[in-house]
Amino acid sequence: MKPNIIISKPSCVSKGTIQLTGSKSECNRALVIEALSKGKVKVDNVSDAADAVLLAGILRKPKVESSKSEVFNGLELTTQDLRVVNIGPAGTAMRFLTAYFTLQDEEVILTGSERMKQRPIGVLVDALQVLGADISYEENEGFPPLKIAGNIQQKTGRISIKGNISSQYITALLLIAPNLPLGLELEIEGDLTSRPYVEMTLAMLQQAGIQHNWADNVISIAKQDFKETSIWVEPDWSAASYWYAIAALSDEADIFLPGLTSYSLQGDSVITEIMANFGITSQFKDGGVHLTREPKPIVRKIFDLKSCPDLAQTVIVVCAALGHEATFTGLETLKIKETDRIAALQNELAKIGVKLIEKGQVYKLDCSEKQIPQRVLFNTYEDHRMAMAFAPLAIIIPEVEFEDANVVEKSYPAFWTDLEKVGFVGKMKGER
Ligand SMILES: O=C(O)C1=C[C@@H](OP(=O)(O)O)[C@@H](O)[C@H](O)C1
Ligand SMILES: C=C(OP(=O)(O)O)C(=O)O
Repeated sequence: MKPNIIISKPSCVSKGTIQLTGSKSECNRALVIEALSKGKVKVDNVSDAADAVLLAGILRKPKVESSKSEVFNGLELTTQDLRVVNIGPAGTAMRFLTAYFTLQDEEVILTGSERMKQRPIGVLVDALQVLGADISYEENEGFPPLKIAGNIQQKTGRISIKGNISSQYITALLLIAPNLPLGLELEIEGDLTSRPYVEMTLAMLQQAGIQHNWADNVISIAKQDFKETSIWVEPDWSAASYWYAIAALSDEADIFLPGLTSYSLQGDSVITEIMANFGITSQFKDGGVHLTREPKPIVRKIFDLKSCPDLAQTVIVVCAALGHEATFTGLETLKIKETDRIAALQNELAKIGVKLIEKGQVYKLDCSEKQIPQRVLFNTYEDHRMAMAFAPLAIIIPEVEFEDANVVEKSYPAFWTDLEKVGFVGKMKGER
């Protein structure tokens, strides 16, 4: 029951107002903070992103007994009251909950989708075990599902963790730090990937009254209390990136995204700077951002996306569509996201004759054989961003079909209906 969608765009002018849902990243952090603060901190503007809705359901009703239907993929419950929490494809939530459950007064099995069972979590589990947590692997060493005993007996306040696999491990530890009896001194070894997400975590903890110190590669948070406050979740800048891509591929654009500010906590707001290279102006006024396009030659040839990995598909597809043979760095983490995003990009870009060539840690687009078909089916690999990053191509390809329309729900459920607001036409194709 995964219907496809076919979209087209009869006009190359894109004008309209799009109210984006709340940031998945901010919302997931706010929900964990709300739970750890025992309700002192409240969340305003909870995101519609399916990952955030799922996390809210788990954290806001923590003590529901497990039922047979929650048993996932043949996992047998060993005791009657062992709760099985299935987080589906939500990577951020999986990592945050792994740390969160070490503090709770219950033993759980934390599992997820088939893909989740291939997304590494060993670096975080090792760090939590050094802190004193009792966590074991139910299937494969280093991967979910996990059995987490709760009631951590903290043995040390100082640990170190690799920074180059996923920043989500670091955020998971920082979020529980104020509740750890000995607090936390976290040393980040080597390079830190996705750094703005760590900064977002610290800024949101600060909004909740939690002080930190970040000196060189050590972040310290003492045991401390949350304050009574509410946290406002901003609209999602990663979702905004698809509107920038639409503007960049349109002949004329005038798109208003209410609620977005130039001083966002989200690193993906850097899309304003990236897309300035493609002639998109971002004007912050009327309580949001107005995007307009002026054609201009694209000069920038190298894009480093290490701080904003979720923008990679958007930017690479725009370059491919415009035949701009750019080079990309900082894509190392893309292979362990919702799908192997490098392989998925290579497969789908091949459908318009574009190659994404891997040379060590550098990726280069070859558009020499680019061709625009009359119609194309893009596969989506259970990855919301594959669907949303390729959708703007309907401006230059007469008919574009996407596998599994509902894939966008993970972060942006209204995506297809929002497209209609700027003149796309969408048609669901019968259930398969
Ligand atoms: O902390 C977060 O909210 C996120 C961090 C990033 O992951 P990595 O740190 O694994 O790159 C990003 O890709 C993900 O969508 C959300
Ligand atoms: C990588 C992503 O999400 P997660 O890691 O939370 O599954 C994403 O939204 O692009």
